[in-house]
Amino acid sequence: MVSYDESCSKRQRLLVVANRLPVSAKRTGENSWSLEMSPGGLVSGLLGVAAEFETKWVGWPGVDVYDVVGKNALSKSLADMKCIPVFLEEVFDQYYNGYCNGILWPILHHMGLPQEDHKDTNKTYQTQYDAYKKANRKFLDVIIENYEEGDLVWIHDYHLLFLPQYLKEYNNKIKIGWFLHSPFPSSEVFKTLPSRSELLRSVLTADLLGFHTYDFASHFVRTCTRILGVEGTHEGIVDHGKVTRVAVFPIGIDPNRFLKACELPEVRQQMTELKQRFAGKKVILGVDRLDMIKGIPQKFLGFEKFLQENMDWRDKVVLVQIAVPTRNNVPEYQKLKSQVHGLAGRINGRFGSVSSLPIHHLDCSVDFNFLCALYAIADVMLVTSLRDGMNLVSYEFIACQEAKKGVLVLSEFAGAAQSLGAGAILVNPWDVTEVSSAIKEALNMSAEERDERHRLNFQYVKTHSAKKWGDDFISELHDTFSESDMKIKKIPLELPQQDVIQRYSKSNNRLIILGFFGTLTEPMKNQNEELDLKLNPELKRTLKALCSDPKTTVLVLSRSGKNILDKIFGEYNIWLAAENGMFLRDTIGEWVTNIPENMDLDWVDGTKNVFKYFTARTPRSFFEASETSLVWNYENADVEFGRAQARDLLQYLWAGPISNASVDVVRGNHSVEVHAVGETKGVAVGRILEEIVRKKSMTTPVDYVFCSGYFLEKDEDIYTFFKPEVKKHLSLNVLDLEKGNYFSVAIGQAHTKARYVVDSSHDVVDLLHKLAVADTTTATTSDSLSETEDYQTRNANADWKPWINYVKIRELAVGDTEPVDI
Ligand SMILES: O=P(O)(O)OC[C@H]1O[C@H](O[C@H]2O[C@H](CO)[C@@H](O)[C@H](O)[C@H]2O)[C@H](O)[C@@H](O)[C@@H]1O
Ligand SMILES: O=c1ccn([C@@H]2O[C@H](COP(=O)(O)OP(=O)(O)O)[C@@H](O)[C@H]2O)c(=O)[nH]1
Repeated sequence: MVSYDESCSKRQRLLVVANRLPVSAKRTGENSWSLEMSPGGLVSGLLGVAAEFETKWVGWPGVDVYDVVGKNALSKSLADMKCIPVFLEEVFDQYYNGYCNGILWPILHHMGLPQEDHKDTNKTYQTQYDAYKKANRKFLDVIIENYEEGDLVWIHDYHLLFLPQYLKEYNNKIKIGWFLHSPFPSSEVFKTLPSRSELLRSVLTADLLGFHTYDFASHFVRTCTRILGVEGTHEGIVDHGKVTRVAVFPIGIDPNRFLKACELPEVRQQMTELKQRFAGKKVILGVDRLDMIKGIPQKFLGFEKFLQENMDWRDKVVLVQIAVPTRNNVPEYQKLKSQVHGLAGRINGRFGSVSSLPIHHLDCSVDFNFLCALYAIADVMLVTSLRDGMNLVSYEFIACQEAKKGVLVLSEFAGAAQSLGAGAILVNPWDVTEVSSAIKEALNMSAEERDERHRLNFQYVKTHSAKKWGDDFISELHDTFSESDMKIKKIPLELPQQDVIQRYSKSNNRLIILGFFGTLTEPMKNQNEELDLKLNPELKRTLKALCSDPKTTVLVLSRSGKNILDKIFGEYNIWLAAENGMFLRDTIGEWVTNIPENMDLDWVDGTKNVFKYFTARTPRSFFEASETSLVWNYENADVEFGRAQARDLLQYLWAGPISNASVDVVRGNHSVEVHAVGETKGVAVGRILEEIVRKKSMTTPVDYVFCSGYFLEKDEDIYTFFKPEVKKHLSLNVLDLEKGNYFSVAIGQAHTKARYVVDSSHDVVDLLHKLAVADTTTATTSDSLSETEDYQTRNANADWKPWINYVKIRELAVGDTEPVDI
């Protein structure tokens, strides 16, 4: 393996990984192969990627090879082209023809999932999915063999959705970019895919994700937010603090390659021949892989209508359609071929004559020079894709039209419509009449208008080259990686479970502070009423054990009201702080009230009505009401609808019940809370602590604190309260956490003041189990005994006041609220 320093002095290495290598192999002997360029826009685009990288290609060589002699010989030939083959062997059919092009491709292009073939039990969704994963692993193996530290890995397309995850599992430091050449569908369509979540999660492990257009990128982000529940931001996707950058990089071509080709004598000769061949006729050109997405039948129908309605054009126009064979072993493609042949035959039969046929349909690929000649002599280029990632054929046509300035008729559903829309005539390919009219408009367009349209498009094609696309992507990948490096450092640490448990065992006076909602509650499925809130059943015995341990005090500090906490924790020997500390009790005592006299609660009824109104209109949302606060929660509702409703709800509140009230409004991730201006958890906890110490007549300071919850941002001051370096306004020295026995643990928060983060409440529940059974015999007591004496002496004359007397009422100006994010 080459060291990083060594590799820095060289050109940046780039591993381009795509299903298809830029060259496809044909066997010419036992150990000899011929190589020719692979068809398709992905290859064309990548050929133009900057030469400043030391690029190696990893991909399938276009053939199945099983014998070692053949594999070695091919690998050698490919090495000269900087290509490294991935031999897919037995998985190829179910991977490529099956999962990639029979399942993913139609989904990505809004064509829906095909029915499973129930007769063929050897080829099911599952078998194809398994083959897909195996194929991705084969790519992984080849990359591992060739990876050098510092390499950038740029993965391409829907064939390799698992590769980012596999690679990161192998080495989390590998810099990975992934680019999708096809469109990304609406979330409603993607949702139908059985393995949708796994696939999305894998792609999100990459550092940078690229799409051709803003539409595709936003479909992707939306799909992730809806299916995975992650957060979509202007940067991309944020999940547990990990940011996966999502950005738009429209691909281009290498325009000079086409400009130069058009000057070649061979191409000029071909142009002359073609002009003679079609003398007296306008040429409409179509160049597409014979793929359903390209809308060839729709193109033929539009052309048929044009001929039908424009008799005078019938023998003056010809449609030359190059239908490049593709994915021949996928049943849908076979059907398409006969459909297209049928249509071409019908139209030629209707409008042709002995000497002329309106459609010249070729089922073959053509060589590059001939393709350029065709592009150059065409009067109109007709692209009717039903959906297309970009469609580079449109770009190539423009590059070859410097002399002729022909017209591009372009489907509005091709990515290229976003970039060439100004110069092209855009059509909806499903609308046969519109296609027919566009053909007419293009054929009749004045020279001036053609000139102007061509100028606009040519300018774009020249400046937005494949080189620029590649450079932009790679430079963003560099930036993304260093940014995400910095961000990862800010992410809270993983909870060191063993340390938490060991320190717990060794301490003598522990305090466990827990949030309630989302921390101790049973994960909810169908929550409509606050009354439905239940304690996670897995916690019952654990909590009993913890609460009955004389060395442990458990406090639940919640926004919930007294009734709920009473109902749920009545049977435990536990401390409860309701409404963020407005009320406190231990379960054997009475509630101590802390609502200041003259507190303005006039807003409560009106707010309740607004919450009721929105709850009724937002399926699966609910609200909790207590004496001083109300929370509307939409975490079980459709996320986007919930967010939109939350915005409206806030407008209603500000315009009505809270317009003149002294309240704090807090917008949580999936909730809106309105509560009387009071204290945050961090402020309340000091007083609660003193009250606990007093009531329990503690003789030793609290020497261990574990604090965890799903707290609102404003309440996160509870996490910092216990930090030894934070000055506390306590009248007593009730804490002794100098030895680092303090664990603040946020649940699933990307950005938090807590020192540690866990993924979900399950982790907290799990840890509490472990604390409950922790072996306390290992605790050393001699030190703490002497500390206890000190503590008692220090506090002998302390002025003990009940917690209720410590409450200060925070004064807020009328209408003063927490900043809300809308
Ligand atoms: O490799 P194949 O199965 O033979 O298919 C050829 C390529 O088709 C798709 O191309 C896409 O990429 C183009 C460049 O970004 C874009 O202009 C076009 O709209 C897309 O359809 C496919 O995404 C590639 O992986 C294939 O290699
Ligand atoms: O006989 C042919 C005709 C065209 N092409 C190339 O195939 C690519 C098609 O790319 P596009 O983005 O239009 O669509 P895709 O086929 O990738 O979906 C273009 O670069 C064409 O030059 C080809 O390789 N052989």
